[in-house]
Amino acid sequence: MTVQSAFQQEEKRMDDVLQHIGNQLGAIGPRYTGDDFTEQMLDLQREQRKQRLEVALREPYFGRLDFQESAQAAPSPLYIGKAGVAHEATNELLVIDWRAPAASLYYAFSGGEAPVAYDSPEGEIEGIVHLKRNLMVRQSKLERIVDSYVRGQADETVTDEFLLYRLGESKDNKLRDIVSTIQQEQDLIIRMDKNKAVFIQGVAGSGKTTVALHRLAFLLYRYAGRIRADRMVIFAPNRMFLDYISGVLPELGVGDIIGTTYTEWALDQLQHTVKLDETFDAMDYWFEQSRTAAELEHASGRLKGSPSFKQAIDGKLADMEDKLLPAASLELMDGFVLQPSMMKEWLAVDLKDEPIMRRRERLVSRIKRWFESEWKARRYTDSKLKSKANAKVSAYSKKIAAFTAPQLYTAVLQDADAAQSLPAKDRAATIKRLKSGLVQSEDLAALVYIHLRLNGSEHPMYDHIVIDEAQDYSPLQLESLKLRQSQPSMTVLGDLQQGIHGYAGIHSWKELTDLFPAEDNGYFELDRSYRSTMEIIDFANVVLGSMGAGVKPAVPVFRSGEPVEVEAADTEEERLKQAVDTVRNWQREGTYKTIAVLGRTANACAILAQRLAQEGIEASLVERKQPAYGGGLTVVPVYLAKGLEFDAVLIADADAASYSIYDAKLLYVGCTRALHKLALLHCGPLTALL
Ligand SMILES: Nc1ncnc2c1ncn2[C@@H]1O[C@H](COP(=O)(O)OP(=O)(O)OP(=O)(O)O)[C@@H](O)[C@H]1O
Repeated sequence: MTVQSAFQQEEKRMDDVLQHIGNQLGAIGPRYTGDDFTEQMLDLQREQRKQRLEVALREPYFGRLDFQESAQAAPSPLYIGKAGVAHEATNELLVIDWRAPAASLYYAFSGGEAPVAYDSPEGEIEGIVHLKRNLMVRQSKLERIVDSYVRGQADETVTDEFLLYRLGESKDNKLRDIVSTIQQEQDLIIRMDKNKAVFIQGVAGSGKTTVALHRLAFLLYRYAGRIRADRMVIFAPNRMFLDYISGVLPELGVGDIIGTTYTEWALDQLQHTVKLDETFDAMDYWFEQSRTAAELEHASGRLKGSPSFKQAIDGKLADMEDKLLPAASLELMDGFVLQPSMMKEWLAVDLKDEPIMRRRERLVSRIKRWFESEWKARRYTDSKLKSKANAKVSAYSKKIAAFTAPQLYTAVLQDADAAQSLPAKDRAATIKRLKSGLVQSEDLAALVYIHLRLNGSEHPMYDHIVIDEAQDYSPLQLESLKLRQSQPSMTVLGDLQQGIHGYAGIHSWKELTDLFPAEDNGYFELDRSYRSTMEIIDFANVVLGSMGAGVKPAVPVFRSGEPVEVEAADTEEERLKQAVDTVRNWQREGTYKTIAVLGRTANACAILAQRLAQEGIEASLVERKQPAYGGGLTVVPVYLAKGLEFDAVLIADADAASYSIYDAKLLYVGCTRALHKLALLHCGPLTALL
């Protein structure tokens, strides 16, 4: 068949499918506005279906796989889309959902004539692939078809043409879904079982964030009815990043998943009983000037998040638990006595799975109940005697140890033996702050961990937790999150090579993977980078090389672009002028939707933004705590650009003074934000990292 007639056939089929989708949308009635709960639930389901159909109407499918099951005489085409669509009368599947078992073949198939198989609820299904076709659809219109595999043709491997086409496009200010081009190594992670802690170490641009979001959509499909979106949570580094990724899940038909930062979440868990000390800003301290490796190693955040610090906390919690059992008996009258041995039994048997303070509360009410029933059993009637005895019960109960999280944390910090790794001055300063109800973000993990161990949470357990940029998390932060799950179900992703918050985060994945039993653990590495051109990745790999042994270079997809430009300026004035000229030229070219000028510090960015404004160039300056980033031209401190991406990036101060040998990770982050174009300027010697 010629390409032309194949295209026409596909167009015809698509028109037919669109007709069905349109019919189904038309059949959904108006919204229910009454008070009946069942009707409200049905309305919600209809609304969700409507949203799925609307997505399908724009782009009903993106792929076709002709698969011949072993028992079949001929292949059948499977059309794969973001949402499954069935024929309204016959129920025949017109489009299968990308998350369905059969669709996994589409992603896993890498060519060759040998039989392939996929796992289905009915067992393994084996067969032969005849055709893998990509269909490019925009606004319900078929624009292009690309056959990446045709059985019997000379080239037996699946080609990357469609992927390269997608990667070459310009991006706007939001991350988008990749269902049509998910790669085999990514699909494997997306489809992992739910009850695992899946760790992903991936180079910059390898699709970690994207994969994690697709995994959430997959889990909701695979475990439908058993897990809920509103019991899933994504931890991201800041609000701006949450806004940046906010488009992906709705596009995949998923709503209601909670997005938060660890700090926000922790303050919430602590019911805002403590406040962040605004006079200290970790970013200011660590990024507004160069810090050394030694400073990093001894940072108090590292120590406060370490397993040995957790041990100190656990020790104090255990002491406290011991104190739950009063040493003395409760003597009410002659022969009317509650012995500690009895309470010990209650604590050991009935109350043993409760959080510590709940056990205390339950113990106190149990003592009261014991008193009431004994009083009755003994047929006492003297009310004066009863109120006297009651007072004794209350006084006795009050003596049973009770602690809040800040109190117990203070006790840990006061105990030089327990918190030995933490220097005395840090301990004293933390205790002082706690007295006025203030904390730094590095204290939050300990406080939440203690709080949850003491009180539990009144909210339901999480069905799944995603932690993005997890290299910036401490073991204790993960321990605190584990307390909100009955069994581990997490996707934890990051890149140690981008670990710019090493003053608080991990230096090796083992620090986190060790927190889970080996059988609950999955560890994956993603080495292929999809974001940037080969030229940019090769350039960024030079920076990586300067990090010393053990780093893994990113492997580019074969997408060639323009060379990376490095320009020197003789004076600061000239450097600013070159920055303005570069941006102006890029804007004139008109090919880039998003451009970023990256400065090493907030201060450097303010100067750049001011200069651009003076030259009549409109740019938005990104600052900490910014809720969103709007696309277009942005000036942003390099440490805030982590996780984001831009068509073109200008690193405006790549000189030795701005990027010392300790700043390799920062520069690596900066270089790897660019999709298509990267340029660097420097005044004075170029950074030694290059
Ligand atoms: N299979 C794919 N098909 C098309 N595009 C992809 C694919 N995988 C990743 N990408 C694109 O690569 C870019 C990087 O993805 P993403 O931001 O998820 O990577 P990351 O590993 O989290 O990056 P970083 O660590 O640098 O923040 C995005 O534009 C994403 O759409």
